[in-house]
Amino acid sequence: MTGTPGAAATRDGKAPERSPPCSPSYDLTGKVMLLGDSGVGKTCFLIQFKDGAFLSGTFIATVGIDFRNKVVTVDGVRVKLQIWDTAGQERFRSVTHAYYRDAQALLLLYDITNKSSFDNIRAWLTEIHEYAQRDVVIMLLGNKADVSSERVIRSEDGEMLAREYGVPFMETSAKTGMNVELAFLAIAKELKYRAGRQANEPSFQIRDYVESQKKRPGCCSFL
Ligand SMILES: Nc1nc2c(ncn2[C@@H]2O[C@H](COP(=O)(O)OP(=O)(O)OP(=O)(O)O)[C@@H](O)[C@H]2O)c(=O)[nH]1
Repeated sequence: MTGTPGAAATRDGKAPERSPPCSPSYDLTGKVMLLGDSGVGKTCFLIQFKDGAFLSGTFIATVGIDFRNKVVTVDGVRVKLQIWDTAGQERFRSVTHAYYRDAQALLLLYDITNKSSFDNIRAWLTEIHEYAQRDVVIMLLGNKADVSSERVIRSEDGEMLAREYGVPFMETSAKTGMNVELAFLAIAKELKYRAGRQANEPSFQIRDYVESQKKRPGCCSFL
């Protein structure tokens, strides 16, 4: 038998149609890390974004680090987000430090019903400045905004802290989905803007974008 493998003609003598070469299903990639104390809701936040589901019930702390990919489209550009869910427990801290270096964005969560998780945000920011890239995008998120009856951190306190550090801020709920997708879309938009900044492209301000788009607890059907 002669011929080139894969080059056989069909029964009508025409050459078979070739599959188009594999093209990636995205235009840009970005590495995002979820950070914050144990129990603030990082894993639930990621699952809500990835699968649109909320895992309630027994809390199983993350061991080490894990990641999921999700492609989002912003302004016609497909951005593949590689999202790393880190363990909040102190004993895993040295493991997660190694992953900061090439992260482009960090979502830093506290729990609005847990004061120490908010008080620890300054320590997290110190750690971030030590281990992450200088131009890393940071967003502060006050999670569990659905549990208003147990709230101990006011929204204004989160806003003030975020302003002090010059980072965007919003309250979120991994349970209802409030502002979860927005957090990732804002990051994707910022990464897209940074990657393809053209001379005539209007500038993108992530803080303004978040302020204009975010839902506030109690304002809508999320809660
Ligand atoms: N009501 C409410 N509960 C939440 C929310 N997010 C997470 N939880 C609950 O909080 C607990 C901890 O959530 P996780 O997502 O596992 O927390 P984590 O930050 O990943 O914790 P570590 O893996 O130890 O770092 C679980 O019992 C969740 O069901 C939320 O937005 N609202």
